[in-house]
Amino acid sequence: MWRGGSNTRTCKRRFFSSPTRSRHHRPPYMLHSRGSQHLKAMAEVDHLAAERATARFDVEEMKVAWAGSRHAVHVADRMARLVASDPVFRKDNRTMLSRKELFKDTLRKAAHAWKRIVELRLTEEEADLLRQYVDQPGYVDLHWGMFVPAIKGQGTEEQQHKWLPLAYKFQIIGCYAQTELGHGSNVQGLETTATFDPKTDEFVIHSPTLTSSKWWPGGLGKASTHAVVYARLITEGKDYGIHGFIVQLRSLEDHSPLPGVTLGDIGGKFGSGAYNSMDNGVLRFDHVRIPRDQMLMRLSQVTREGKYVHSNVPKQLLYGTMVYVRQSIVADASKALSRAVCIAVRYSAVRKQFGSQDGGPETQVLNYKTQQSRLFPLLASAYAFRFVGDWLNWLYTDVTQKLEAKDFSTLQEAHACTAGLKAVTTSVTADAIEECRKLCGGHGYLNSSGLPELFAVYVPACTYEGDNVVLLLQLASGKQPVGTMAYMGKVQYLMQCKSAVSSAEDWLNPDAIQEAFEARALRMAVNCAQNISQAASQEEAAGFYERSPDLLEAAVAHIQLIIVTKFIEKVHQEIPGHGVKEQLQALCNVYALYILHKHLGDFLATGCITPRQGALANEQLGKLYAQVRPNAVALVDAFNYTDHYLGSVLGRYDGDVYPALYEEAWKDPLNETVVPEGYHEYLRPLIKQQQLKLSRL
Ligand SMILES: CCCCCCCCCCCCCCCCCC(=O)SCCNC(=O)CCNC(=O)[C@H](O)C(C)(C)COP(=O)(O)OP(=O)(O)OC[C@H]1O[C@@H](n2cnc3c(N)ncnc32)[C@H](O)[C@@H]1OP(=O)(O)O
Ligand SMILES: Cc1cc2nc3c(=O)[nH]c(=O)nc-3n(C[C@H](O)[C@H](O)[C@H](O)COP(=O)(O)OP(=O)(O)OC[C@H]3O[C@@H](n4cnc5c(N)ncnc54)[C@H](O)[C@@H]3O)c2cc1C
Repeated sequence: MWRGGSNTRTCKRRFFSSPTRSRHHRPPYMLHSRGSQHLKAMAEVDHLAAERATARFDVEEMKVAWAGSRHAVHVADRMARLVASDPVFRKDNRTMLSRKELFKDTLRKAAHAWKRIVELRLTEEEADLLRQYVDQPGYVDLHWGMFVPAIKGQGTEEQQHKWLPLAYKFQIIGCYAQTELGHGSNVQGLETTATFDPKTDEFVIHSPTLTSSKWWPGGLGKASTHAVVYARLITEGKDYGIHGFIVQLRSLEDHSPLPGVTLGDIGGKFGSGAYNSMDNGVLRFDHVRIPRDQMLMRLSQVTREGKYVHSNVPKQLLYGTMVYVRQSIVADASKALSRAVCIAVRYSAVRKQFGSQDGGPETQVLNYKTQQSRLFPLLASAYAFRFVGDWLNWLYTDVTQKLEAKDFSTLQEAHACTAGLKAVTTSVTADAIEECRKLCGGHGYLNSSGLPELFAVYVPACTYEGDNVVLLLQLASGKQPVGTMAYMGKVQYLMQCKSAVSSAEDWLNPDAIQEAFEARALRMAVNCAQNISQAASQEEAAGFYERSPDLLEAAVAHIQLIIVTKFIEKVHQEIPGHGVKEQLQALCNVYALYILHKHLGDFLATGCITPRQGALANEQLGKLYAQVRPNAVALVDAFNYTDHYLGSVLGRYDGDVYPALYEEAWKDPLNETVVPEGYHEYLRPLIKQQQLKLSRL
């Protein structure tokens, strides 16, 4: 083991013999009739069958628990297969396309997806799923995900009536233009102006400085015809702050920018393929005029005379679109995390290293305790995020209904939960995808593993829709103990309670877990409050600024408590299917005890548990990993992902990894010729020069 790296001694050269000439650019064994028969025979074998046989629960019922209902499993299955079987939605060559080719491919896929949606008369639910399985970021994400919701949330009924049908039928394509070159997090600091001109009953949209250029909006660079633009509203000489305006950017005839509009793409982004399919854009206005009724007027209005009138609703509703998108980002976190975990679990069951020096079978890497202790908490987190995402979606729907009835009491709670959960779940998921890459060893670094692209696509989620640190600080500034903060009402008890855990098994009691997490979150919050008041004898804001690193940690503790609580609540529900509830119970315990182990310092420093109780939690965690082990492959099968959606040779359902890896390598454009381009210009002269030098010696 101490030799490190892979086990070279037992590794046998199977397929690799370097071809001297590439015939049809196919792998050498494919050119051989025996080779292709061999491949066919191997493809029929389920290399993971033995793993699937050890599962102690009903996988079909777990699929229902994961998806939320039998109907959801059925619809997702149909849409995933529809996409997987359509050659237009092919994506295995994505990382080899140039930026231009990739963008065109995205336009093609989006148009084809729309065609299929119309032809098949898909419902909204089906259409959303179809787009998800197409699995390529593009302008449609912003059109449906932000442009339409912004008009719905901030437009009057009349405005909705005018604009939404156009957007629903793709007669216009919209994006969400908020962020500027100089300001993203500080929305109140945006510089674009919308000045009302009472003479013409128009707003004049203008970019007064370089830093006021809109910068980042997805879909803006090349595709959108319209945008919801956020700008400072100025009327009667007064600045009324940030408001939303619908602005046409491009001609509906030939797509050219309208007069006064300068726009383009902001350039290549992190990773090959990945988010480069998206045309994030730059936009400047030179005194562009729009009719007054293109200001989104649900929250406030400007009259014909130029009077500013604010409706009797909280101004924070302006941020409603961001709340909506943040809750959907939490749901997406479990999808991205479960994809990475599915790849890593299946591959870890296939991959063997060490364990035999005499030609006998080697050990599946999934059997190494270190592999389990890195991988199973991620598996548990995928399930945890799935359930907290469902709950957040419920909360969002509930708040929306209340807002419609003019009840604004839960708005702050919705903001805090969406901001905090978005921050924690995206940060954990981004790190976890990278961990899954490492868990797959060298092959995880290949594009064909799917993991590099998944990481590159996912990691900006830590920044877009609110930088995670900025969002956690928002949560930390919340004041009232309502909803998920209600446990703070038990302050006297939670400040002095002591954990009763005296054996490893005691940590299986959900009440013991819940109490420890509540006490830790509350004590960290109280400590912060005390430190803030000590740090700032005169002003609270100064203390907040001074202690903000501690506040971040307290905010994370609060969010982890919510995730644990929602998982425990889920497991308390009626869950049908042989062994399903037991598996979820085990995963819930893995999630909670893993967090406890990882943040042991918090639990000890706040005196919520003793060092011995911390050690017992870790002991129990080891036992839980052993319980998860025989079920691991079946637990990722329950995500019900097609090989197309997973997009990974390592995560194939049949586990037939090696022929797939081998075949994939030959598809690389570098292998199109045996002798590479550049050989005659650079390699041959170099070699010849050296040969000449040597011959002179
Ligand atoms: C392998 C292939 C895989 C393929 C996958 C394919 C799928 C890929 C799909 C990709 C799609 C990606 C889409 C990406 C979209 C990104 C779009 C953006 O980023 S858009 C741009 C996103 N940009 C951002 O996210 C910017 C982040 N910045 C902000 O959100 C804000 O400026 C702020 C919150 C930080 C500060 O706010 P500010 O007003 O300056 O200052 P104060 O602090 O003084 O707050 C005042 C009061 O308001 C309250 N309140 C605040 N917010 C909310 C709220 N939402 N609600 C309710 N209330 C809220 C607050 O509590 C306070 O209340 P109180 O105490 O007075 O009672
Ligand atoms: C892929 C991608 C897609 C995007 N799509 C869109 C879109 O469609 N529409 C749109 O309008 N925008 C979009 N954005 C912009 C995005 O919303 C912003 O980048 C995001 O809100 C972060 O703002 P920022 O870039 O100004 O970061 P900054 O605020 O400049 O952050 C820089 C650093 O400063 C720190 N920081 C900032 N403020 C504070 C504070 N108060 N306290 C402590 N630390 C702080 C941050 O933590 C970070 O470390 C997109 C961005 C990306 C990356």
